Amino acid sequence: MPGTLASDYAAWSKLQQLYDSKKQSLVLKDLFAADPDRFKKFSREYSAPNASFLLDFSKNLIDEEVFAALIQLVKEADVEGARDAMFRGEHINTSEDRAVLHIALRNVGNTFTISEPGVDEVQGVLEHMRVFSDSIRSGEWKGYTGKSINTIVNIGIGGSDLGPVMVTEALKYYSKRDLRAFFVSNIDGTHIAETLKECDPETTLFIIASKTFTTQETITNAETAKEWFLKKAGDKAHVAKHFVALSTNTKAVTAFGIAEENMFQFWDWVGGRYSLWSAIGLSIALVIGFDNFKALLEGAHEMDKHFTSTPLENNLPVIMAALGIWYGDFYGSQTHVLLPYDQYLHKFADYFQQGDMESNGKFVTKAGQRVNYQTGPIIWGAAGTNGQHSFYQLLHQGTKLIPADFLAPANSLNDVGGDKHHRILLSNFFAQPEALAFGKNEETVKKELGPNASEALIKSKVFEGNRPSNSIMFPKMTPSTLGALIALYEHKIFVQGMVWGINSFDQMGVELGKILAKNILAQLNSPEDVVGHDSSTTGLIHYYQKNRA
Ligand SMILES: O=P(O)(O)OC[C@H]1O[C@H](O)[C@@H](O)[C@@H](O)[C@@H]1O
Repeated sequence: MPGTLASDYAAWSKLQQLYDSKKQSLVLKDLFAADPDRFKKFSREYSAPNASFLLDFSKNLIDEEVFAALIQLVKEADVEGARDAMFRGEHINTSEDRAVLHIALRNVGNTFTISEPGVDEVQGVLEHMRVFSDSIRSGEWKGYTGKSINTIVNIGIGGSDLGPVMVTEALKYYSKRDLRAFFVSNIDGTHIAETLKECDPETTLFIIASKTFTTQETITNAETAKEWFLKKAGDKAHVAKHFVALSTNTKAVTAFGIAEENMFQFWDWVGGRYSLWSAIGLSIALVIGFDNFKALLEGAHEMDKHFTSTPLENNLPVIMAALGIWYGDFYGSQTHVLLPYDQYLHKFADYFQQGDMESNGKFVTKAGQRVNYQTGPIIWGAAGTNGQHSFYQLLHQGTKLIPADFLAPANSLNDVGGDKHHRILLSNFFAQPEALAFGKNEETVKKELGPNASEALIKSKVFEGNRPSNSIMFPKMTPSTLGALIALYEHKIFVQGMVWGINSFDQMGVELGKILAKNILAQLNSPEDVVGHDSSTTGLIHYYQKNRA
């Protein structure tokens, strides 16, 4: 509710009181020993027609009373009211006066009734994407010399890059192998230069992905790509065969030289970090085929139905959000780590860095009050088991409490040596949360090391345990399962944002740096132009000016 700080809710005070009184007794080892039904109580199976998974949240520092208070907090914050408002198309993004309707992009069978301009155009754009992706994939679409397209280059950044990158990696198994896909995002000329070295202008399609079509990185990279293309192709008329745009800004797209019929439209109610379901997903449809893209949307839609119709205590995004609040706001943890034991999900954490941190990295409420509690966590992570050989040391024995989500498929899509690899992978997936939760006490270490071990050595081998995690397991990675998992996290972010009272759907924090960079760009030519900065910034720019070739 605008005007309400999360800390004003009665359930918040109750949680503080529970934390203070129970902190010492919320010990996983004891909680499991005391209750043989703990797993049953604190796990839920999600089962939709096209995707299923298990969420085990029993290894969290909660008991039934804490869990009930967490759910009560979500209730008191009227997250359900906010959720229904979002699904109706109300302008819940108040600072930008916009609806938040990524759910309308995957509203299969029109389950939700939404009246917002543009929503009735969704099907038409999907059909455009289907026809176009089919014609590229079949080889029917020809480049300017009559050859088919065998390379696509998505040029976009932030939400116009991370979703397509993550999903095309996650669903690589389903990809068309003879269509190579590159993603260029960075303004660093190296990114486009190295990509162009891999491309043949006769067989390459450039997809310029930008909601606003004003983003400096994307437009600069797109212009560079166009120049490179025209150097070879000559005639500007050939651009139509090799450049398409994904955007809300028709005027800027046509000014760039891309014809309207080669533009895939979306709408201002699609947030950048929620846009992979929109035309921004064109590269996904090209790589995995439109039917698979549709299955991705369907998987997400089923999760939308779950989110809108399941009681809070069984509502998976709500449960995950509430647990995150417990750690961030009461235990004081600063970060949350995503650990998929699935190589295909190696970009999952990168994707949700934007998804979560750009949504909930905010210190004022919708009503403009400064919060007196923690909001969005720092999201990070890596695919298992690689992380185990790098940062897990800190997870197990460091001084910080880092709640973790472990994710894994029961079956690998790749049969390598029978299921030898997968069994080893999964044994690690099962072992790590167990080690984090239960650790290894001094007594056990002593027994292992024998009577001559030094005190220091013994201490160094102790694992305190009691480090919380969720485990998510699904049968195998499919487009609809991935859709459900992404939507699960999207709604988790929503629930947290609503409890904290912030606007999860604007991104004012990205603006200041952009403005300063524009100003500095105009001053880079000579030292005399460098005015209006602190001595550090001035010194850095002067160093650059002295040292540039
Ligand atoms: O698609 P665009 O308009 O190029 O924006 C790309 C990115 O720009 C900014 O960093 C933010 O607004 C992001 O949310 C957005 O994803």
